[in-house]
Amino acid sequence: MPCMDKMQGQSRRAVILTIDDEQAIRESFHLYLEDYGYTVIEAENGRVGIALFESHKPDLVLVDLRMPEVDGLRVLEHVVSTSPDTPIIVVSGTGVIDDVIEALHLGAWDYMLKPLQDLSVLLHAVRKNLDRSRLILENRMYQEHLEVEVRKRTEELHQAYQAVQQTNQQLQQSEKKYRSIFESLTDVYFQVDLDGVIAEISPSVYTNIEHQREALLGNHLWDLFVEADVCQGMRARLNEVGVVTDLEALLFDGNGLERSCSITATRERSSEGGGRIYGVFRDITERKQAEAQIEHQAYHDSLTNLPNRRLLLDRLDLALSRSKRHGYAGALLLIDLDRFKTINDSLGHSVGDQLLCEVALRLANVLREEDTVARIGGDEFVVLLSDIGSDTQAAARRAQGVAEKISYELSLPVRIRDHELYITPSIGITLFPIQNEDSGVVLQHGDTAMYQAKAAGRNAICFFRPGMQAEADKRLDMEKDLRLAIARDQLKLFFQAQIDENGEVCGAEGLLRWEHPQYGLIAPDRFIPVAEETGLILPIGEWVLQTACEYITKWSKGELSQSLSHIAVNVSPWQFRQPDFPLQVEKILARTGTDPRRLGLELTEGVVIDNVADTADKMASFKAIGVKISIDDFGTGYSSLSYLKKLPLDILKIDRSFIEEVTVDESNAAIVGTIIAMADHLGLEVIAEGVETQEQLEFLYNSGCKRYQGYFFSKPLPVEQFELFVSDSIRRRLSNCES
Ligand SMILES: Nc1nc2c(ncn2[C@@H]2O[C@@H]3COP(=O)(O)O[C@H]4[C@@H](O)[C@H](n5cnc6c(=O)[nH]c(N)nc65)O[C@@H]4COP(=O)(O)O[C@H]3[C@H]2O)c(=O)[nH]1
Repeated sequence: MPCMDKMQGQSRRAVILTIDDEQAIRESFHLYLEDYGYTVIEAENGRVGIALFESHKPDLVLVDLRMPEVDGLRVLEHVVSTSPDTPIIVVSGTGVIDDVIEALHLGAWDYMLKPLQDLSVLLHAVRKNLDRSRLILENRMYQEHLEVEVRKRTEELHQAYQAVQQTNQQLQQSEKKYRSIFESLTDVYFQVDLDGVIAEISPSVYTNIEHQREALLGNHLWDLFVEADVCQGMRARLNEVGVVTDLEALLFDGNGLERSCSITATRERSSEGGGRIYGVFRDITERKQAEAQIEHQAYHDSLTNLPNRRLLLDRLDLALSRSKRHGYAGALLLIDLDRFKTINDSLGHSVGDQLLCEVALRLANVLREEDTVARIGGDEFVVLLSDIGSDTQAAARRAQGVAEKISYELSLPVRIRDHELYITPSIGITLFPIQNEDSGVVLQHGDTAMYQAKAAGRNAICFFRPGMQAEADKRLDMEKDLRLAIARDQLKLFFQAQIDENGEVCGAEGLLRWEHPQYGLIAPDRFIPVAEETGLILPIGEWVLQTACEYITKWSKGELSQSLSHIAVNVSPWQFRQPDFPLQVEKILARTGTDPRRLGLELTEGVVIDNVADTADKMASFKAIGVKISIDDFGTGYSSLSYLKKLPLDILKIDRSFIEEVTVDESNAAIVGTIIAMADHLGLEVIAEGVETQEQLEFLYNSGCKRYQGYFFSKPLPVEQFELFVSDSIRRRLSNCES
């Protein structure tokens, strides 16, 4: 950079080029200026002067105007054109003043007239012009520096401007984004001042609690709270700790209804003492309802909506501790519906369900509000009576009264669809507190008493006695033992003869017995219900069929063949309802080589009318192979004539209960007469069951019943005795024939 060279030149000795054709002048200038610290180079004419100017780049040029070859004006033109910042002083004689003027026009910085009387004039001119040159240089440098600075600043400003523009744009975008987030929030964002005045609230407040945002702005957030204490609590907490998290509160919705909301809020204090509260809330009404429903379902029976076992035990715990504390007595009533299973099995589950709902309704109507009625199993209801007296006697009387009322209400007929149903309850009652028993024990006592009521012949009310528990335990033991009965060969099939109108054995019914090693011979009425409850009836039923078929095959070959042409066995509803039951029977027949025409199956009325189509199909497949079907206990169930006509039946067995009274009760006699006539009309055989007396037999005989079974002829007998009984009767017949 020329400027910088020149500036640096100032700190070194300045170089002065003196161009003059007069040697004396050159030398005088040289000597004089060197004394003042300048370096002087000399040129004797303009040509040499230009060359030296080019080679040495002097800081100042002193040039004579009149010189041979190349004069001072040419030197001046060269210097001005190539280095306009180099000061050039023309030194001229007084006679060439016009040249001096021209030189100044061409760019000379100064002039001096020769002869110089005082060389200090020279020194002054040199210093002055060098200073000027330096100032010009400095000024230019300063200008240049200024321009650089301005350019730099301009650039910086430009960049700053662009940055601001960009920030503005980002701000706008972020504001837009914030707006759209704010407007599409599912939760409700709110901002209120410390008094609760709403400064901002998101539009989602409408979808959440049906308030218009605009209508809320400026109003108090606190006015939305349903519970003043919850609102106070939240404000106090915000004051104390500055935050509340997931606070559940009820808020009024736009229609004045209550909605459950979860609120999270923060209080922010400003330095000036003010502040704001901001936060979000969410409508959790549906979640709360779902939770309440789940909670309800966990504690209630889904069919009747009554409390379930869990809730009952909770309430019982509460009643127990209250009664222990205050000395009140309470009672627990366990209610089981007699013959409910028959109704359910025969008329279908939907009728069964409706019946249970009706029972629930009737129970609720009988009781006080503070009593609890619960359903704890299929047809098992429990009533909890708390605080019913301060002494056991009074409590027992109250409980008995309630039980009787329940018994009465439940035994009134129930009409469901086309059916008029009659049910009776077996009720077990236990009082509490007896000792320090817990709810589980109280329930168990009630259960035991209820089983006792059932055992007492159903439709009974029975109080718990301590000794009962042992009996209940025995029943449990029986269940355990029954599982092993087949494997341990404890099941036996007894046979009871069936007699024809000539008094001859014409068949038999196989009846199950259980030879228990501890309890002796157990009758089927005691263990068949247990087998049905536990599902053991299926393997047991199969065993009965298999065993009966084995005997049929055996007897079909010997002397008993004619007398025992038909052996019937009982079939449980559970067995019969298995889809492959006919196949199972066929397999057993094949396995044992039994003639199907010798086998009879006894079904209860319930089985027959439950799912008539399926029953008819199964019966038809039995009929096709010759197996006979009889309806057992006929007259006790819900059979109707129309069903009977549709089904391929063979035999009706009149229930023992009718036969029992047939000679003393006219209505029973009429029923038996009707059944016999009806069977005759339908082309069905009839057998009377439970014939015990000569009178009964005569009545039946005279009414047209041609087959009988009962103690009058023989009890059910073990196989050996039964075979002897039949052989004897054959022998007797033969001897009668002979005589
Ligand atoms: N008081 C009296 N009773 C008489 C007289 N004649 C017969 N009985 C009894 O009446 C019942 C007739 O059998 P059910 O009605 O099929 O009633 C049977 C039947 O429903 C069921 N059962 C018996 N064996 C089986 C079986 O192998 N499978 C199934 N599923 N149930 C069976 O147990 C019930 C009771 O059987 P059991 O105790 O053997 O009782 C038998 C029999 O001993 C009489 O003159 N007077």
